[in-house]
Amino acid sequence: MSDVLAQLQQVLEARKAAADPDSSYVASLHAKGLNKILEKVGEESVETLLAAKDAHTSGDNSDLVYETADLWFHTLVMLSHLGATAEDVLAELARRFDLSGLQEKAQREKN
Ligand SMILES: N=c1c2ncn([C@@H]3O[C@H](COP(=O)(O)OP(=O)(O)OP(=O)(O)O)[C@@H](O)[C@H]3O)c2ncn1[C@@H]1O[C@H](COP(=O)(O)O)[C@@H](O)[C@H]1O
Repeated sequence: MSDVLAQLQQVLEARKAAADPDSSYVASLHAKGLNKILEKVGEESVETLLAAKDAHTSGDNSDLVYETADLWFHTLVMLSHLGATAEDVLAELARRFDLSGLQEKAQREKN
């Protein structure tokens, strides 16, 4: 797993286990619960889509990268809240390395 993701994962798990919601944003999300976390993921998804449209027009990807980081971060908090990890997602992506997206779709449609 990338060092950045591994480090962030560690911090997220520590905050979930022990941090004070008054001093930790991650702990405050866990304290507010799944619906609040999902609301943030939805919000950050929309902000990422809007940033992608702007990037397409302007040719400047800086806001898109910033918003995608917010989206990734909030999806990691969502996974952590439910007991899953970034490592689980990376393992799923790794599993798909030798399978084209079109092959995978054809397999799904056969089943
Ligand atoms: N990567 C992040 C990160 N990215 C975004 N954010 C926060 O996510 C929020 C983004 O949402 P908004 O802009 O919608 O903020 P808002 O309007 O204040 O949010 P709401 O009131 O709507 O909930 C901001 O408060 C950002 O600071 C993050 N907060 C924390 N981290 C990482 O998580 C670690 C632990 O953070 P704490 O739990 O705060 O110590 C940090 O050291 C960082 O590594």
